[in-house]
Parts: sequence; structure tokens; C-alpha cells
Amino acid sequence: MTKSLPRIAITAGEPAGIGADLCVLLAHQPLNAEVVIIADANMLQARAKALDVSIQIQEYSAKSHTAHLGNGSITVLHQAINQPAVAGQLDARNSQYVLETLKTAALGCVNQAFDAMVTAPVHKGIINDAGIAFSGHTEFLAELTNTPQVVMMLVGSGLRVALATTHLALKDVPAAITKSSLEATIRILHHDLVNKFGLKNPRILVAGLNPHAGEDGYLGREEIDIINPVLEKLRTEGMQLIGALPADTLFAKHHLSKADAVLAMYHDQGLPVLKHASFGEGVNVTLGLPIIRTSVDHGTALDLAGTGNIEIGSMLAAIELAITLAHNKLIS
Ligand SMILES: NC(=O)c1ccc[n+]([C@@H]2O[C@H](COP(=O)([O-])OP(=O)(O)OC[C@H]3O[C@@H](n4cnc5c(N)ncnc54)[C@H](O)[C@@H]3O)[C@@H](O)[C@H]2O)c1
Ligand SMILES: N[C@H](C(=O)O)[C@H](O)COP(=O)(O)O
Repeated sequence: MTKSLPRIAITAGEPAGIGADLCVLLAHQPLNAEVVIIADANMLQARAKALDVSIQIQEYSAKSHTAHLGNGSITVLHQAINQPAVAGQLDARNSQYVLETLKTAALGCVNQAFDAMVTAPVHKGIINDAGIAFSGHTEFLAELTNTPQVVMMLVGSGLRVALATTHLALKDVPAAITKSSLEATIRILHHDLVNKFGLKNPRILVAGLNPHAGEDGYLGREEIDIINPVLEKLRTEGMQLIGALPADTLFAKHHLSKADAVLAMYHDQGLPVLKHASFGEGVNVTLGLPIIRTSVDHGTALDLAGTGNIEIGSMLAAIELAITLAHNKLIS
């Protein structure tokens, strides 16, 4: 059979979390793609048994092309786990396995064996407990693909929220927002909104860092010294940048209705708003990478692993966006 559908690699994430459950449930969801799940096949079969879901596992072969029909069959690229997974119980001895699944997916995208990768959640803490410095897929994939800067953007309920800084302690945020890093972030965001999301001249709302965007310097100077000069420079190139706006009112309807995306200065300035609007159906997409990567908007939910009491909407939305971006890439 010749290839006609995008081939999407899905990493199952932390084996004690709900990533395995999501992969099992995908077996019964038809998708307009070939799907290759990168995980330990025995672990998936054990989780299917715990969930009382019937699945048939087909071994991945690069040469054969099989549409994901949702008939209970899943294609798995087996990667051996270190220790048997117990739902809800983290084990640092499996952290290296988790990272190997990410490497396999990402390098497969680089080599064009896969058209995109979609990641189920990993647990950042347990990977660090294993002695491996890890702050998130976003940073890991940037390093793996030698990409100097990437941008995290979450999409859901008609909102697009990108971040100027990602997984960083709050005390380190101000120093990380420099003129050059902010300019690079906006350039990546603008470029990918045009080239990957098909927006001709995207309008971007940019948040200030300080309360009330610094109140003319009385509540902080980052807007005056860094953010506004960068916006002014990029506006001279024709970019439609609105701000720096006070973050507390930036998400009001009258602002959002005039914009295609928001750039927040830090993780918990932007993501609570987006997750309030769309948790369980949102998608995390990494901009600026040489490969397509999307992800769920939620974490490992250790409390729910193996219970069957989970929502699959964010995983389906992440796969749909990966398929769309893969198609957009093919026709660009
Ligand atoms: N894409 C990722 O890899 C990703 C994303 C977010 C968080 N995380 C990581 O996950 C771990 C746990 O994070 P957390 O506890 O802050 O967030 P979480 O998303 O795992 O859980 C927050 C709440 O939402 C519930 N929940 C999450 N996903 C659900 C689903 N699909 N269906 C139903 N309920 C769901 C959980 O039970 C919990 O009550 C942390 O290590 C965090 O860094 C990873
Ligand atoms: N910041 C993300 C979120 O809150 O959904 C999450 O931690 C995942 O990030 P990575 O995709 O970098 O792992």
C-alpha cells in the first residue's frame, strides 16, 4: 500500500500516568492518519486489561502503511520499559525509557519516518529524581534538535496563548526576558502563525510583565525598558503587535476579539486563562522546531491512571492539530 495519510508518532509518556490509558482508548477512535504508538507493548496490553478494553497490537513496520481505523487495533513501535509499570506509582527507573520514546519520535520526525509527533504527558519531577535535568518536552526537543529558541503555545476554545518564558521559577522570569529573547520569541510566533496556521497578518496581543503593565514605571520598568522597545522595532516591519497591555484585562472579550494570539510573559500568566477556558480539549504546540510536535493540555493525572475515568478530548485535539499541521506542511 502506498502512503496517503500522515503518519503520526505518539509517545505514551509517563507509564504510571494516564498516557498509557489514552493510547489504549485511541484503539477505538478512528483517525484520518497512520498512528504509531511508541511505548512498551506489554505495558500497553497490561493497561488495556486493567481498563477492560480489548486491543490488538500490531508491530510497527516502516514499510507498511495502515490507516488507524479505530477497530481496536493499534500499531506499536515497541520500546522496552525498565520496570513493570504500576498505574499511579512513579518509578524513577523508568525515566530513561520515557526519554527514549521521545528521542525515537523526534528523530523519526527529523528523518521523515513520521510526519509529526504527539506527546502524552510526562512527569517532570520523576525524571529529575532519576538524576536527569529535565524541565519539559519543549526544552528537551529544542535541545535534541539543536534549535536555539522555541515557543510554547497552547490552543483551545478559540484562544491561542504563547509564552515568552516556559518552565522557569518565577524569580528567574524577569532576567530571562531580554530584548533579544523577546524579539526572537515574537518572530517565531509570528512566523509560525503565518506559515503553519495560515494567518496572513496575525494580530498579537502582548502582555506586560508587571501589574498594570508597570503603571508608567511606578510598578516595574520591564515594559518601558524591554517590552515596548521590542514591539516598536517589530512594528516597523509591519507586524501587528498590540501592547504591552496589562495582563489582568488583556483577556477581556473586547481585546481578544481583535487578536489572533496572545503572548504572555510567563507560564502562569497565560495558561490558567487558557486552561480555564478549554482544559481537557486544549492542545500544546511547540513553535519554532524543525518538526511538528503537539501535546495534550494536561498532566499525568496519577490519581486517575488505570481507572478509566479520564477525558480523551485533549489527546484527540492534539492529534487533529498534528494532522492539520502535517497537511499544511505538505502543501506549503
Ligand atoms: N504535556 C505534558 O507532559 C504535561 C502537561 C502538564 C503537566 N505535566 C506534568 O504532569 C504532572 C502532574 O501535573 P498536575 O497534577 O499539575 O496536572 P494534571 O493535569 O496531571 O492534573 C490536574 C487535575 O486534572 C485532572 N486531569 C488531568 N488530565 C485529565 C484527563 N485527561 N481527564 C480527566 N481529568 C484529568 C487530574 O486528575 C487532576 O485533578 C507534573 O509532573 C506536570 O509537570 C505534563
Ligand atoms: N506547560 C505545559 C502545560 O502546562 O500544559 C506542560 O508542562 C507541558 O510542557 P511540555 O510540553 O514542555 O512538556
